[in-house]
Amino acid sequence: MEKVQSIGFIGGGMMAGAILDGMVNRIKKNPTEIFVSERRQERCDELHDMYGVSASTSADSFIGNVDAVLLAVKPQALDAALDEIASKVKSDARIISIVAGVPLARLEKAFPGHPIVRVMPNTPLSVGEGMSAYTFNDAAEAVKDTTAEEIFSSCGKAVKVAESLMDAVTGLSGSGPAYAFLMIDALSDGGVMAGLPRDYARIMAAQTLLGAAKMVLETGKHPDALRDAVTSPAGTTIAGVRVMEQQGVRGALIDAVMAATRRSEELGKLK
Ligand SMILES: NC(=O)C1=CN([C@@H]2O[C@H](COP(=O)(O)OP(=O)(O)OC[C@H]3O[C@@H](n4cnc5c(N)ncnc54)[C@H](O)[C@@H]3O)[C@@H](O)[C@H]2O)C=CC1
Ligand SMILES: O=C(O)[C@@H]1CCC=N1
Repeated sequence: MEKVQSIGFIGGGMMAGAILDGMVNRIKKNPTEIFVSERRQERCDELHDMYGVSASTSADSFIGNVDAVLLAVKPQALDAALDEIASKVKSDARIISIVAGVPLARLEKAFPGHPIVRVMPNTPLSVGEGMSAYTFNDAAEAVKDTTAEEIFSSCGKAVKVAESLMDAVTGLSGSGPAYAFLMIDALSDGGVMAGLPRDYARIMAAQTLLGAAKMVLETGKHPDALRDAVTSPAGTTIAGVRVMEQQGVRGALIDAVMAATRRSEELGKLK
């Protein structure tokens, strides 16, 4: 199968903007081959100005011609979007969906016979540090489609997983940036309470999480081993860790991932 040249986005919101940034600024894809359908005219103008792509409030001008379609509307808006475009796509168009919770089977009903890739990215994509997981339907497997891998690895890490794991991916890395932002904010508050100016506290909290995450990825060591190295006998760290354990922070994080995973499952069943 030939490499994808032109691609049409359905939905030009926050995630689409982050993906466009990777495509245009990192993979250096020619913006004249990228088309966006976005309901809000002001956002169309913004995307055009920022990335040089063609953006309009309807997909009619491009949907029948593009080699790939990337679905980037909210789950609740998916049916209306599919009604508008499904019957008009090219017969061999590849479909990529980032819509949370929506299974391949549901997309296959709308696009029978098409190669379809379901992806769960996350917002750090916008700074080149995304975590995306993707899964193929049989038709995408048969053509060994590399479009999604190419797009999403251009703005972070991308791994292929079984579809049965996509809700768990959503609960962990899809929603995960929100957990990290909450932690950064709470740690900043702790720093302020301890006397640090707010702007320093925020940088210290964010850089500390960034550095710790980098150590896990670069050393390959278990987080517990890295934690031991910070934790001096009768020192400061064990005093802080004890409070975190007493307050159930570990259990709360596990439960947060599980709650988001269940919600992803629910979203997939809405229709
Ligand atoms: N925000 C996040 O962290 C993540 C979101 N996702 C998924 O990405 C998708 C997009 O999310 P966001 O970008 O955050 O949402 P968003 O609300 O920023 O963007 C969706 C855009 O689609 C437009 N739209 C709605 N119906 C349309 C239609 N029929 N034709 C053209 N445009 C239409 C809206 O005007 C809006 O700008 C969602 O399905 C979400 O589940 C996936 C991973 C992470
Ligand atoms: O909150 C949501 O539904 C989306 C999916 C993953 C992250 N944000």
